[in-house]
Amino acid sequence: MAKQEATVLILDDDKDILFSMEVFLKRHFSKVLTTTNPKELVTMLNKTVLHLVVMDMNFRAGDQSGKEGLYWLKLIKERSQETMVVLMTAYANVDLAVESLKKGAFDFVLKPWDNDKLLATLQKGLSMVRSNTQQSKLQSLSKNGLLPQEHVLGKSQPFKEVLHLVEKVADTQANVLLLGENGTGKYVIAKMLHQNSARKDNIFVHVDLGSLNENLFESELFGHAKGAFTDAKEDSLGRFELADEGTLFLDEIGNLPLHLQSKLLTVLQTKKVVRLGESKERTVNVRIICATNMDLHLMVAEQRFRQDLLYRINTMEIVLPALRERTGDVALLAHHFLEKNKRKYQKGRLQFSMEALNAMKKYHWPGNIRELEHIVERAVILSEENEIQESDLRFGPAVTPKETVKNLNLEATEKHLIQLALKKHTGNVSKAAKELGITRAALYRRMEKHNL
Ligand SMILES: Nc1ncnc2c1ncn2[C@@H]1O[C@H](COP(=O)(O)OP(=O)(O)OP(=O)(O)O)[C@@H](O)[C@H]1O
Repeated sequence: MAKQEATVLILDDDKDILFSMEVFLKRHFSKVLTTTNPKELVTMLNKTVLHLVVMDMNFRAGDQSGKEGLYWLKLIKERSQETMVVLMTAYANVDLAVESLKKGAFDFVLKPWDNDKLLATLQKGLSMVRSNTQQSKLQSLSKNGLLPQEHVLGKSQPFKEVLHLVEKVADTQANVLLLGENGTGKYVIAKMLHQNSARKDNIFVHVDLGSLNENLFESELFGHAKGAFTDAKEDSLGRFELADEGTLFLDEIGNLPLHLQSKLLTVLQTKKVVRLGESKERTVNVRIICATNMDLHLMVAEQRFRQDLLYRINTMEIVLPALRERTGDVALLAHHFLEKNKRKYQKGRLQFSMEALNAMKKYHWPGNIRELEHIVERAVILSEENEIQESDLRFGPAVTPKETVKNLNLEATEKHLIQLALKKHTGNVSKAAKELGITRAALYRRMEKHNL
């Protein structure tokens, strides 16, 4: 039978017991550690991820109260909630068993132990470790709000070239860098790469580095131990561990501060992460896809982005064309969003007028496909006839950066400034947000508020 990937620690003051249990467990688990000294627990827990601990309840000669075992059990659970502890005692006593279970022991075995029973208990413990990890992953995912699978549409030549590259690189381990303006479909293509890879049945984790508070970057990516900082109430796995065996999509990678760029580089090189507030390494097997609308090569030249990191993440670069460079796809995409919204708003017979379609083909789409999606949705809501007219399409106003503010109403001024910033940066939300001195998320909220 293949060994199970797990680290088991046996803790007993009797060396003979350690020896015979070690020989037996080594046949079933990938790593078995032993010690007679419970004080070594602290160092071991700091250095290694212990999945299972099999531990005696009494260490001092003559003391059969089990108190010491309970003390060390408490210490293990405080430092490593994920570890399953199985206690052993020759003085089976129901009260003690119940107490240790209440204090967090996974189970209890009697000495002399029966090998089959011990193995069955440890295997149950290990599946508990795994299902707890899975549970944390699911909780993180629901917090993260993963989007459902998207339809990827496009027949134009520039988009066909993208699809060709996706097909070539999807089922490889190559790290991919997706470049393109906001709303060009970088997320959609990242998902497509994952779904066409051997990792497709495993997890796809999206981290938007653009919307993360700088103080949270590290704990979000690499996880933290309980007490690592004021709000760290319990151990938490980071996005790297969450994405183990799957794909990690690092969106807006250009926003990663320099000191974390080096940490990320180390993780990519060693394939090991260390949670904040801990010193033990955890091995991860993750495929990385990054995306940005920034010019990373320019950032390297300006020493704002590490060249070695760029070379790690851009084994393959795919540039997503702006919508104005693939006008051949505008009608296709517009019809797709029309169908979707007709169902949503129960406007079954709605169609585009010829003028509306032509206007959409001519427009320069600074916000790309996302803007098209919003404009069509708004038109569906606004239209009163069975045809969407050009006037139902609320394109961004043709403002120029030189325009002066004539209206001093605060709301109107805010809207106007946002329009100016977006126009100046041809719809690039990150740059506009930077110029306005607010975060990208804050800008999106305001754009929503002003229907932009
Ligand atoms: N090829 C496509 N076919 C259909 N819909 C698409 C396509 N590409 C993108 N979209 C839609 O356009 C919107 C924007 O796409 P996406 O979020 O992938 O862009 P992005 O480049 O990651 O944006 P940002 O840089 O702002 O995060 C999404 O609602 C997505 O569903």
